[in-house]
This record gives sequence, C-alpha cells and structure tokens, in this order.
Amino acid sequence: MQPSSTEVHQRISRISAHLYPSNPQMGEGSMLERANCRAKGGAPGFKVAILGAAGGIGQPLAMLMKMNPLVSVLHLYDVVNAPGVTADISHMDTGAVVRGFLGQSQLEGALTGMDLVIIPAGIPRKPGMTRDDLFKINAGIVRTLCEGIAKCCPNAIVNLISNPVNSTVPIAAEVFKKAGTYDPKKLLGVTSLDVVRANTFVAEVLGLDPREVEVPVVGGHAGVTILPLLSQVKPPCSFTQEETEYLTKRIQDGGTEVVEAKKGAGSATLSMAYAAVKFADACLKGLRGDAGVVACVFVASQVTELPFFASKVRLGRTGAEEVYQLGPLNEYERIGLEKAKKELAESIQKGISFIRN
Ligand SMILES: NC(=O)c1ccc[n+]([C@@H]2O[C@H](COP(=O)([O-])OP(=O)(O)OC[C@H]3O[C@@H](n4cnc5c(N)ncnc54)[C@H](O)[C@@H]3O)[C@@H](O)[C@H]2O)c1
Ligand SMILES: O=C(O)C[C@H](O)C(=O)O
Repeated sequence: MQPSSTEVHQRISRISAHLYPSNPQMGEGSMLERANCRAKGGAPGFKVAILGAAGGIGQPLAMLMKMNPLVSVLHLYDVVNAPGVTADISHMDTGAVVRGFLGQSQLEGALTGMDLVIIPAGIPRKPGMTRDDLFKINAGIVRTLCEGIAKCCPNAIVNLISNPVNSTVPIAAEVFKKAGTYDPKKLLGVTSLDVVRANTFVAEVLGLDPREVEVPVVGGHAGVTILPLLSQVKPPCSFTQEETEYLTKRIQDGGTEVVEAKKGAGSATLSMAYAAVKFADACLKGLRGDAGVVACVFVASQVTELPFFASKVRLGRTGAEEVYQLGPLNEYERIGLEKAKKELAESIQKGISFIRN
C-alpha cells in the first residue's frame, strides 16, 4: 500500500529532525526520540562526537567512524558546514546514527552523553610554519571545546588531534582541572600518525609489508620531540647508522613533507583520519573491555620527569590504564630523548601558562 501524503510528510520531517536535532526549524522531537530508540535498540555501541567534523581531517574521519561497528551514535560538530557533511555521511548504510551540530550554541547537544570525543578542530600549517605557530588560534579553540566537554561529558575519553599537540594536551588538562573533572587516563594526545608513518617508512627500508611492522614512537608530536625507537622495532631487525639517521629524520619530518607537497592547501588529512580511526578504535575496544589493547599516545606520564610524554599505553575501560616504560634505549636514542625532553618541556609549559596566567 502506498503511504498517504501526510505519512510521507511525517517521515520527511522525522528524517530532518534526526539529522538536525538541535535545529527546531528542521524537524520535530519525535524523530530524535526515534533515533535515540534506534541507537538503544540497535546494535550496542559507543557514542562518539567529532569536533571539527567538516574539516580536512574531520570529513574522512567522520566517514570512517560511520563505518566502525563499535559506534552506535556519531555526532558531527563544526562551526561551518556540519549539516552538509552530516547529510552526506548519514546516507551510508552502516549502523551508526549520525546527527549534525552547527556552531557554539549547539556544542552542548553535540557533547551530551558522549563516550569518546575526537577533536580535529583548528587551523593547519602552511609551508614555512612550525606547529607552534598554530598555538595562538588553536589554543583558544581547544580551551572552548574542552570547557564544553567538562560541562557535558566529563567522563568521556578525549582524543586530541589539534596542533600543537605538545601544548594543546596541557591546555586541555588545565581546563579540566579548573572544572574539577580532570582524569589523566582519559585525556589522550593523538600521535598515531607518527606510528603509522614509522611503520610505513621502516617497512620500505626492510622490504616488508607495513602491516607486519610495529615501531614504537615516543616523546611528543613535533620535530625532534618525535622519537622513533628503531632499536625496538618488531619484527626484530637492525639498521645501519645511515638508515637510522634517514628513518629518524623522515619520521620526524613526515608532517612537513606533506605540508610542503600540499603547497599551502593544508597538512595531512587522509593519513591522519586513518591514523585517528586506528587509535579511536583502540580506545573503543579498551572501553569495551578487550584485553591487551596497546598503542602509543601523548598522555600524563611518570615515565620521564615531564608531566606529559608519549609512550606505549594499555587502553582499558577507563582509558590509558597503564603507561609503559620506554624500555632499553641505544646511545642514538638516549641523545634523541634528551633533545626531545628539552623542547617538550617548553611546549608543555606554554600550554599550562595559557590557562593559568
Ligand atoms: N595530531 C596529529 O597528528 C595531526 C595531524 C594532522 C593535522 N593535525 C592538526 O589537526 C588540526 C585540523 O587540521 P585539518 O587539516 O582538518 O584543518 P581544516 O582547516 O581542514 O579543518 C579544521 C576544522 O576545524 C573547524 N573549526 C575551527 N574552529 C572550530 C571550533 N571553535 N569548533 C569546532 N570546529 C572548529 C573548522 O571549521 C574546520 O572545519 C590542525 O590543527 C592540524 O595541525 C594534527
Ligand atoms: O605537520 C603538521 O602540521 C600536521 C600534523 O601534525 C602531521 O604530523 O602531519
């Protein structure tokens, strides 16, 4: 039987409300309720928000998270174009319910009830810039978004991608401390792109499939703070001094390599979305209670004298439940570690001072 025109109208307004629940002109509450029911009644999964979802990273990240079977609800927030990206992604025939949120007034709706918040909001580098040159603009963006998280989903795990990660993570920590919601296990600076690059470049040198290679990358996420531990590569292997220097430099300069190739059109977006999803998936598996979920991430740490440091962690139901020691380093890595710590200390302090002063 054909549906009546009233039924068709009702269905259309339901779909609008599903896509734009925070925009009263776009639909009625009934669809939101239905979407919530579907989220509850459908495959069990986690609620994930992407802040900066309409950007170069945000769009492919949203697409890949919509394909993730662990996600039941996906909230896409941006200050521009969120409705367009949401409409597009929502047509994918995968399980997650997608909802769009546009602008500061809809931030609370985007965040309420979330288990995981991924933040790729902020400006990217152009050739000639360092990640620290992004601090002025991105520090304020991260502060505002983290104030929203503290208010609306204080228990969520946060995956912070916005650069400079070495400073934005300390900024987020200070915001959460001020709000009384800081849980060091749940604030994670995303460094998975460094690991993805390291696996790829090392595999090239060894003539292996990159999927078989595991390179721990520790320290931070900028220049010399990115420290690949080539002495700990799996499968066990050895490198000449020339290979070690080539690989270390290429991994440290991977971001710049992409920024220069893009000639002013931004920085890594597609490989970053891939790396972000790899890490987010690990966080969700940890939340689900899977055993043995290990990844490198920039996190509150006692591995060195610095308050934050990237190293391998074990992800569990409450976030980064165990932060692993660096393991034995060779002479080249020990020298690299000292350089990394010097620069990292300044970047961390800059982030802390941004909120405290
Ligand atoms: N951690 C890493 O490994 C890594 C890798 C690549 C890029 N990045 C960083 O990620 C960030 C984003 O890069 P991109 O290429 O996607 O940039 P982009 O400019 O393409 O996208 C950024 C998005 O953020 C949005 N945005 C700006 N202010 C916002 C706010 N207050 N709230 C919500 N959204 C807001 C913009 O509207 C835009 O859609 C940059 O800072 C970049 O340096 C980090
Ligand atoms: O290099 C950049 O500015 C972006 C990102 O941090 C990267 O490593 O690709």
